[in-house]
Amino acid sequence: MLRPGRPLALTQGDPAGIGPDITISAWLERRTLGLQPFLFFGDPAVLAARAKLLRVNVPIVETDASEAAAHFSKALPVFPIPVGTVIEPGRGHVAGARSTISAIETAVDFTMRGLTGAVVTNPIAKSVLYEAGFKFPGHTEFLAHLAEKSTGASCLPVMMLAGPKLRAIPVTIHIPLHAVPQALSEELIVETCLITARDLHQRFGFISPRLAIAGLNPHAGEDGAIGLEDRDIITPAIERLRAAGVNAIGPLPADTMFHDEARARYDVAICMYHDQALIPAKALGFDDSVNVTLGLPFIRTSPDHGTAFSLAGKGVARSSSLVAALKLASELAYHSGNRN
Ligand SMILES: NC(=O)C1=CN([C@@H]2O[C@H](COP(=O)(O)OP(=O)(O)OC[C@H]3O[C@@H](n4cnc5c(N)ncnc54)[C@H](O)[C@@H]3O)[C@@H](O)[C@H]2O)C=CC1
Ligand SMILES: NCC(=O)COP(=O)(O)O
Repeated sequence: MLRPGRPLALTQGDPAGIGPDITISAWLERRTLGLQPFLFFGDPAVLAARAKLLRVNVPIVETDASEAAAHFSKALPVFPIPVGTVIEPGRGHVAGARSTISAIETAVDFTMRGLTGAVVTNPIAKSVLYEAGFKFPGHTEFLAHLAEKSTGASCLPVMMLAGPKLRAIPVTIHIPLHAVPQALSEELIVETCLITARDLHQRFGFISPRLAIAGLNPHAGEDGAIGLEDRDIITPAIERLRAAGVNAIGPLPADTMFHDEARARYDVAICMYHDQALIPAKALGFDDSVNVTLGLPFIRTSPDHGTAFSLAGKGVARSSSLVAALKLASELAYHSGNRN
């Protein structure tokens, strides 16, 4: 359903990171970039202090979702969520963690209620949130928890890094490398690929998305001589996916599936662990890739990078990945019939 004037919900992320910097920069470029209006969920005082540090003039208006789009051309609209402590850019503040989490919860709540069209998250410092008792490895898992709370249905979130040259998905996400073989199962691979195929079809418009599935071990296990997971877990999962009509190939040796010619053969690479997916994604498109969560009942995108504490307040953080995340969120919401 199309609803006039619905803004994107943009969360503050860590107030001491580059989230405020790149938000200000995106807002300043809103006209040239043709950005859909967004509503910032965070502390107006943090934004104002960062604008002062960056020596830019940014009018800020405290407002809500219904008025944000009307303000957007003249002021940066903020739904206020006070941090409750003075923020020194570049230094993690555990005292601010509650407000960082609250901004995410509120943005999701607004989007689930149809007040905002999609959630776009600025980066969080995971270690700061862990120190404050946050029980989720990252946004991805927390957003799935919020979705489950809201709908009552279980939710497997799928992380996808999407850039002009590569889409890549890690089947296991934020777990130690030594825990990966134990965590991998035929079921998890099949579920992840089914969600991927469905969302690439329904949200991204692919008729029959081509999935290239990586092996876990060197040379995809070399017929079991260099590890058994490729033969005993990944191959049966691919057979089940093909039987279910999914266009899937693999297991492919991971070292030879990311060069130009290989990438032309698929629409998305399904990888077995975090770095297997994120190293090629960031090597091929650090400045313009977007982190998208598939499998949620709402749209969520994010820049592909982290808090970059050492750049906060310096005027050197590039906003290109956030801009790509805002644009992709608009497109996906539009395709879902879910935008202004
Ligand atoms: N979606 C999220 O919330 C994410 C959060 N993180 C968190 O961010 C924190 C820092 O992580 P790192 O591994 O250091 O990654 P990072 O992405 O913050 O920084 C890596 C390198 O890229 C540079 N960089 C990052 N973004 C940039 C930008 N927009 N413009 C110019 N240069 C940029 C940084 O200065 C640094 O040299 C960690 O706490 C991590 O958990 C990391 C990735 C995603
Ligand atoms: N390395 C990607 C990353 O950490 C993003 O995680 P999330 O916070 O989007 O779950």
